[in-house]
Amino acid sequence: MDAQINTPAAPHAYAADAAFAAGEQRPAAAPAPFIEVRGLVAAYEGKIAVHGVSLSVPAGAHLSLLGPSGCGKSTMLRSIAGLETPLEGEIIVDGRTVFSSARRINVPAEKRRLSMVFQSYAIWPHMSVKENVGYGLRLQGVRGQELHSRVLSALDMVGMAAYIDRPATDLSGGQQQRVALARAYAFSPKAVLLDEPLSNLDARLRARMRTELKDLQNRLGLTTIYVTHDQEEAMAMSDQIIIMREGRIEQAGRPLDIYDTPRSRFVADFVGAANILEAEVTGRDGSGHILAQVGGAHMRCAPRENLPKVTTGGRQLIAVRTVYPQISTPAATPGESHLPENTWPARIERREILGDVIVYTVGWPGGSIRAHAFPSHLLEEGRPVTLHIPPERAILVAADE
Ligand SMILES: Nc1ncnc2c1ncn2[C@@H]1O[C@H](COP(=O)(O)OP(=O)(O)OP(=O)(O)O)[C@@H](O)[C@H]1O
Repeated sequence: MDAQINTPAAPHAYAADAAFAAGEQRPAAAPAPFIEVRGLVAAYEGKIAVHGVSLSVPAGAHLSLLGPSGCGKSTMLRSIAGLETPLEGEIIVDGRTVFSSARRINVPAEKRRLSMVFQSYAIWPHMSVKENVGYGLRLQGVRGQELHSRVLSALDMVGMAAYIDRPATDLSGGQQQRVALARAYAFSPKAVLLDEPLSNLDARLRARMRTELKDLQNRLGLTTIYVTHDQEEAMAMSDQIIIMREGRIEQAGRPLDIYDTPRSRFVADFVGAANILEAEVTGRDGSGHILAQVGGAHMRCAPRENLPKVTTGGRQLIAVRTVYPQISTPAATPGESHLPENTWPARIERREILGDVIVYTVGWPGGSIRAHAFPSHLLEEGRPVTLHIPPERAILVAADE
């Protein structure tokens, strides 16, 4: 019986309007930025941590800064919050310049009307939940009934109103994190800046909290910047992602556009799982497709925007997400001359059953490639199959410097 072993997903068009880091193409009617950062340079003891980064976040949007440890995400966030003083650049919040090196403006953190939530929660153990949530409001002079009702309403938002009089020490990790969020919301901030707020929670709770947090941000319509090194969290939480690397922006865009169209090997590896194929470019066809030789396989790659520079005869990397190679039976016959484009005879070399997904390693004329499949279609190792890689899933990426 013929069978398609894994289902191809529908292609996502590359959206030029997705990216909104400075220098990216922006649609004509882009919403006005609520937070804007221009040319931010920050350093610690003379060592540059952020190299002239610009970004803008429209009102009500959720942006994630994603990248490996030490890439400068927290420094960006802390600079926007006013907890670090950059060397250069401008930061504008809701039309007001809160930092400008050129104009010597540096509005203190507490006057920026931005709330920040930290990984460590910063909950004081000697205080009750009410005192923790109301602490900042008290510093602002809020007292009495107004203090009580603002604390209560913030706790209500995170489902913790019943805990108002509990000592903070009675709370679980997830509850402490909710209290930290309530404290951030109690200020009625213009935007919330979250620095790895869920990383101290176990995996299950983290997944639940990220759904809750996203719902809450949407309900409140708050502009959010979310720092994380967890790609799943960034994809789930945000409508825009900026991937940072060594203090610079590597790529910016909507989560699925970044997933489907990584521009570099770094992004292909950091977000999702990808096969990276080494190829030699052999030319272009009439429709602009790039023709490449991968081992013993001829391959066509669909053209797209922002292609890295390709020259005939040049070496090139091609990223193929592990979810996109299509395996089917019956097997194509080696030497068959009328196979559809990007289709080859192949063989299951290995299978790993991971529960939700099966990862097949498939031998094909181009070498070996990993392909995800549903557990409902088990193929034994050694089984001849047909492999198809849709040209729009063969993404030319820049090599890492
Ligand atoms: N207080 C500090 N003193 C000296 N160097 C620092 C300080 N904070 C950060 N750095 C350095 O600045 C660079 C960027 O750090 P930053 O904390 O912004 O990165 P990050 O991407 O948020 O990393 P992480 O996920 O580990 O927090 C790193 O090289 C880091 O070592």
